Amino acid sequence: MSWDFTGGRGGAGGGRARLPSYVPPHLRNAPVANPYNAAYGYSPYSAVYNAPGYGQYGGGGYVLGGQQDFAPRGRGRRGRGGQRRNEYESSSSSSFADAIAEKFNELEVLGEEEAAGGGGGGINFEAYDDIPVKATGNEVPPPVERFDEIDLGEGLMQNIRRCKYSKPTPVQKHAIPIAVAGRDLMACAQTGSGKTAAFCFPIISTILKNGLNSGPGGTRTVAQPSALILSPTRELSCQIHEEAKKFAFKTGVRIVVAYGGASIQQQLGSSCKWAFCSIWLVAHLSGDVGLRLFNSVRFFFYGICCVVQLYNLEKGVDILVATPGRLADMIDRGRVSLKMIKHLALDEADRMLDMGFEPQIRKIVQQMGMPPPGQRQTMLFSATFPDEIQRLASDFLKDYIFLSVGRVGSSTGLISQKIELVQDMDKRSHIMKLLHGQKANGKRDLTLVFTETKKGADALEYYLSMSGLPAIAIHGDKVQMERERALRSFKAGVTPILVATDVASRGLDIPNVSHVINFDLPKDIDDYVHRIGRTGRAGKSGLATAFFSDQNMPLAKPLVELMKESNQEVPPWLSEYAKSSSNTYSGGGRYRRYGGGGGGGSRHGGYDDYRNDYSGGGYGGYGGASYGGYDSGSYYGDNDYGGYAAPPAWSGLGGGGGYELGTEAVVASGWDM
Ligand SMILES: Nc1ncnc2c1ncn2[C@@H]1O[C@H](COP(=O)(O)OP(=O)(O)OP(=O)(O)O)[C@@H](O)[C@H]1O
Repeated sequence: MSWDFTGGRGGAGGGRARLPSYVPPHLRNAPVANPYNAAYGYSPYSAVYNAPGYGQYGGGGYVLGGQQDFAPRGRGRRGRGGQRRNEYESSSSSSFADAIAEKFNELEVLGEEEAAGGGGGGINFEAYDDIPVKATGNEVPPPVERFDEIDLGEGLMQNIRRCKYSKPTPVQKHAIPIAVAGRDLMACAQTGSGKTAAFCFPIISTILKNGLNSGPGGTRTVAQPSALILSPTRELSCQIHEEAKKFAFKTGVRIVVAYGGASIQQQLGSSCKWAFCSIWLVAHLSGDVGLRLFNSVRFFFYGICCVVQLYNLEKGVDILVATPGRLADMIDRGRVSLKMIKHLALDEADRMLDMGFEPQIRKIVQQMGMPPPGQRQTMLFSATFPDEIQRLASDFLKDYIFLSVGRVGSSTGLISQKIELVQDMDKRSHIMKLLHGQKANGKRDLTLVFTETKKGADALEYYLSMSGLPAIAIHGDKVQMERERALRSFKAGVTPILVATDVASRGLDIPNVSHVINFDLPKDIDDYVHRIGRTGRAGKSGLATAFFSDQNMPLAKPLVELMKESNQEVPPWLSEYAKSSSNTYSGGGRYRRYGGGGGGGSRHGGYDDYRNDYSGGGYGGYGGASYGGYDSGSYYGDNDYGGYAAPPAWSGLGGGGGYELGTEAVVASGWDM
């Protein structure tokens, strides 16, 4: 069975105009310091790369025009790492760029036409056909094969057609009937497999059936949404908001987004107004006409934004999409009440419930007036769901169904994973080879590069930009406007390389990201799964390259397991590392706090309903439906779900810390790096 996207497949990249040379703002007046700056453009790349001057990037000692020394200092890690590199890397290094270029030629990349939905052909969803699906819980509603098998309402159905969703994805086939039946749900499905629609459709459909919250002329000083969708980042909240608006187009369902950056009171209230007023006054008094004009314009737009936000909230809201920090702030300030909530959805639920966000989520869900489980529907979605987080999440659910689509976080075969042994000091020269290698094939793909730290992201952006590669960075230290600008520029292909921290690792759905490079590997294998999931989305293929260095040893074993399960070729050196480091991985950085979850090995045998591990302790008679592949039609009725003993009280959670109420959830665990 193939899932047709109505979009056609034109020639890859064909017919697009060339991008103009890009010089990032901070470099615009800088002297041209190397040959790459002079000639940014797609076609000259290979020529530049092969030019004799390239040698200066080798060996990690890049010196730019005598002004800036990029050579890593004081690493002192050479001995062991160097030996390994010689042992394992020499054979692969020379052919590395070629291999990448070759891989890129194999990738199916959308051209403009197909992105716009024209032409014949379609995106290949067959890759999902044999994905194992498992649903456990009491009386699991059966899956559907088509959207019109469920009564979603005509308005929504029209919008589904408008979005050119011809068939539900596996997670949608199973999750939508469950959610429409009003059941609580914990769903784990691969990155890029359509989870957003899986929770949006049932919410919109039920709201349409039960009547809108916001009738014409209805005004409130306190917004009382009937559905709340929480996500960890501003970008993801905005994306969900945009998607949900498409699904609710012309249905009358009102959807509002609230995310951090500044508190609503700051935006609407006196403090900020006074700040702007004083700037305005100073500008006027100083007699600077330019500054006066600039501030007047800013003041005007600021005022408009305030009015729009106030109007949006007070006009009535059916669905509120929010980041937790901002939402808590709005509730505290009496702008929003949760007492009418009928549906609660947590996207990236495992992230939302790990130690970074959990206290805040718990406060919102349990202490701020929201109806308790049983009186509201709760849906948790993610591509990864460690046992310990499942256990924690079960507090928010009642008689829920656990749905697991696919064995691991990434879709088998869609994302081609390459792991290269690269020591820290060589990473820059390697990434240059990679990027030049992929440019040489002439495709206009977007590349997302992950670094561990914000400083690292800035430094790499600078290095790449100075080397003539159009890069822009996004991380938690950037103000919202900069973050939005970076994303826009990346999506539009103006800056086809985005250097990011984990702030961009989850949920973001950016078409045409063909390559994800883990310049620094994350500490947690789940983060790796989410990061590489920015490519290979919605049935398209993608490439994920990771630089593995000595300090990533603890990740070797889970990485090997993940790769094996995804039918990826595991480099022999990595298998050896995995053997020698088999006892070092205890479930990744963040989750270690929760007791390790039984070690890395078990976590990537696919996420299973943690309730099934309760062989004793009063948890009996709990069965489930198991599907050998979503298309197999082998649906088994569910057994009785009885005698489930509540898990032991969760004691491993501390304060988490690092919050900044009213701005954004700033997380101590490295999320907003
Ligand atoms: N039934 C469908 N038919 C065609 N395209 C779809 C369908 N469902 C979703 N999509 C598209 O697939 C892409 C990925 O969807 P979405 O962002 O919801 O994935 P996700 O599972 O939430 O990913 P992640 O785990 O990274 O958050 C989106 O561009 C979306 O428009």
